[in-house]
Amino acid sequence: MSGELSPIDKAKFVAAKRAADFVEDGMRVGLGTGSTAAWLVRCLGEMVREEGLKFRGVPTSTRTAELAREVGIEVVSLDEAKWLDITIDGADEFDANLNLIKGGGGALLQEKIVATASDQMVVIADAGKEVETLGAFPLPVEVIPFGWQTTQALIEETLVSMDVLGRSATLRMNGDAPFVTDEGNYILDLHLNRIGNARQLALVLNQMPGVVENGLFIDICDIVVVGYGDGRVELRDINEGTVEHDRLDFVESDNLFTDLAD
Ligand SMILES: O=C(CO)[C@H](O)[C@H](O)COP(=O)(O)O
Repeated sequence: MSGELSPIDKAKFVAAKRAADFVEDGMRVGLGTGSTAAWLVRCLGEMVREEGLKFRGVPTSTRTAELAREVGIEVVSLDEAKWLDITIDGADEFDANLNLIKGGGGALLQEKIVATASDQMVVIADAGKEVETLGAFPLPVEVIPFGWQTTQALIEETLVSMDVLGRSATLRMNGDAPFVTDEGNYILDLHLNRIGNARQLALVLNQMPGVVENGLFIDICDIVVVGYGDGRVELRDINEGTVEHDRLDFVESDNLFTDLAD
């Protein structure tokens, strides 16, 4: 990486760095996917190498597994770990109830399985991810490739009776071919603009035969660590509201940050 980090990357970095402090010796930790989660994995790798932190990580994607191994984290499968103390992951949107849209990186299925198998889910996000109402970010829905166009039509038809503003579903592409998830499925991105009743939508989507899982995380997240470009971090707790304001002096003091920024 060269040059200065953008304010958004700094915000992601400080959120990740603060959240890394949640990890303690002996824990089983779900490791999220995406650029913010990648900062977390790097921070945890540094703690393993320099402070002797010992924990086992369960990655939510092949990308995260590769990075985790690269930085020295012991990687195990969810079935080996069985249950996790904590999962730390990014999000595409979060609201005041800490409900989320996830799946921008295409890993929503593993992310939801791993987060649900954890005592605690901590989300790390730059402040731009906070929304009053979920839905400006297209909602990812993982679908079985067999008959995906029929599933797409069924979803679009069903959206007519839902409390949403937009109603189109587009197939996520990777160049000229459909994007394929780690589990061999496709992603439909639902352009809803505003989701009036996220809980209901999540239930309705998951009842459709071709749908594997949707990117709405309802009542799963316990804490959001919000990062700002100037180094500030805030902790929002589902029960207690904002419980911490802090500022990380990352530019001068953080080796990881300066190493990566050089
Ligand atoms: O849900 C995700 C991947 O499936 C990511 O956590 C989400 O897309 C946020 O990504 P980033 O940290 O790169 O902004």
